[in-house]
Amino acid sequence: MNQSKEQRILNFVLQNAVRGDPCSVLDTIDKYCSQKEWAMNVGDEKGKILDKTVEEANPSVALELGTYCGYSAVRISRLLKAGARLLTVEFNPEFAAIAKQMIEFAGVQDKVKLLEGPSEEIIPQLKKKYEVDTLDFVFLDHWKDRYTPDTILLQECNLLRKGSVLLADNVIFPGAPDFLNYVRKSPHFQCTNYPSHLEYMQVEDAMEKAVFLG
Ligand SMILES: Oc1cc(-c2ccc(F)cc2)cc2cncnc12
Ligand SMILES: [Mg+2]
Repeated sequence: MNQSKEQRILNFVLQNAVRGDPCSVLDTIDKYCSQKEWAMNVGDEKGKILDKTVEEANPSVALELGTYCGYSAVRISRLLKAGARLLTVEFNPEFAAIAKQMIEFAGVQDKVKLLEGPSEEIIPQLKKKYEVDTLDFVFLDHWKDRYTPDTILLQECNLLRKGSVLLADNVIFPGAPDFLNYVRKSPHFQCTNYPSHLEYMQVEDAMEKAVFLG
């Protein structure tokens, strides 16, 4: 059976990266996806914006929506303090299986919990089933039409606290206009835009940070 692109990316990492070294896994994925096959990892340019936002938030509990191959789960979890954890949600079972192996190879599996299923089902389970009180950091990188409903759902489930940081990928390309409208018009969020480029391409993109004000 033909291998998937995601399997080819994982194989390239298993053969070329250093086991237990998250930076080497990130660099190897970026090398493959910039030289051989484009893939929707956040990439190194937007990844540096993600790094700075995570370091500033210094989260104890972080949530990622949209795991894909695990690139940003590795990127985020490598920066987490001892005892902190990342919950990452992926609805595509093939992607989840790849990401699980990627996370384990990078050696960050003790910091990351991979949850398979639709975000709208998992978010309401976070408090009781996954023992979350509130989220310190949320990375939105799944389907753009889910950004707004999931942001509303996070609030309805009392998962945000004053100062919770949301960071959204792709607000320019493919674009999340309704999300930008929602958070920028809401009195409950303080927004900042970070212009950048689509991963591995010379196409304009941006990330949006939205800090919950309570
Ligand atoms: O970063 C991303 C990029 C693209 C994408 C797709 C097609 C295209 F032509 C350009 C960009 C899709 C995404 C879906 N989910 C999360 N992140 C994504
Ligand atoms: Mg993205």
